[in-house]
Amino acid sequence: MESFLASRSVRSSFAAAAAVAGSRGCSPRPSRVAILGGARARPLRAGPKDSILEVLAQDDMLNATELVQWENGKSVNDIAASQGIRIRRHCRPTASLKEIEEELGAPLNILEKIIWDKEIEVAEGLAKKPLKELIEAAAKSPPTRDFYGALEAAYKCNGVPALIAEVKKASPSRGVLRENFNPVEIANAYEKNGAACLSILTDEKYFQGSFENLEKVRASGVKCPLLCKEFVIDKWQIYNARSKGADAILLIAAVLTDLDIKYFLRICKELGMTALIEVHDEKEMERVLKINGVKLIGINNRSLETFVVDTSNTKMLLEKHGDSIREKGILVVGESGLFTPDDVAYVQNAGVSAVLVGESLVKQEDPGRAITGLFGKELLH
Ligand SMILES: O=P(O)(O)OC[C@@H](O)[C@@H](O)c1c[nH]c2ccccc12
Repeated sequence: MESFLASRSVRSSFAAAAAVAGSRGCSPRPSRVAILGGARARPLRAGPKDSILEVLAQDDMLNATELVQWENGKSVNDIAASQGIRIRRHCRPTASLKEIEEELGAPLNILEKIIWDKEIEVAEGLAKKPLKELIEAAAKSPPTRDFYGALEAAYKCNGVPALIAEVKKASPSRGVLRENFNPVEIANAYEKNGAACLSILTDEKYFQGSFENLEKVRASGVKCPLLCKEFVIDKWQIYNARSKGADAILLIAAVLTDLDIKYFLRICKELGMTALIEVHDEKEMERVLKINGVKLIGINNRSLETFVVDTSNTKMLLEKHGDSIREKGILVVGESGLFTPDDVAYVQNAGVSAVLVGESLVKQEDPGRAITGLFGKELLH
């Protein structure tokens, strides 16, 4: 049985408060009574305005065993590690990098570095825009478009994997991919040339993306459903993405505990958003397949820890788990490192129904025409 303390959503939601209160720990602990009380007092569905405790309390995964474990006093990073998660959190959004490194050492890899920065960014975002404001803004934004449905329909229509085309200016592994970068022009070209959905990178520091790009693309009249490509560690980011027009959000299993994924899936459901759950290895795939409500899994061929790209990763994971994926009706997206019709055919034969492609499209003079080159044929809507 997994531990309730595994919840970094709890951790992340309380981290800012803990930091403000001067706590150095990663595990601020709301009282057990509060949670049980919430569970008893409100057995019905939580609305978007319910508090984190009330929402969590209604999760059917919460039971006495989990609470007991929660009170064991294990650190959240220990719990994450017990699920095979290597990325640690510093949980000190107001500390300096020096102080953080004194405590934890330098980040172990680029993904951990990104997440450490993200913890600070989210705390700053929260201070500027309280969650309540974002929940209200999200409720007012135009309804979501069906990301999953668009992929399914495009796959049926074209007989090749549906395309999620990525609006990506740069990456830590490849540097700047396109100097003259106009996100709206690229998005329109992708849509005109048969992309089923678009992925908009919003991380500024490492990918030179922005939420402004997401908003601009949404406002430009593009009809494709939009994925907000972020490093999500806190629900605040999901409401933020929705308020800026996202229809789907990426959840990376390498940085989120099982309970985080469950909780975030629940928020997505309430907001009408699709969650694309990204896995890279066997352990992550096993964890994600045990979670109810997962409909869309992305297999990243690129390790976010080492940047090594290997398309046989998709094949290997689907050989092992394809049957259970099909049984559950989960749609699989092949992600990263796809450049030629052969690459696309390779992951299609492995069992994917969609592909997520950035570099090979965005690097070409005409990213729209590049789609035909990538698939070896024109895509229709
Ligand atoms: O540019 P590529 O190799 O076609 O990859 C696109 C996409 O898969 C990649 O950008 C990506 C996949 N998962 C991520 C998580 C965070 C940032 C970026 C990514």
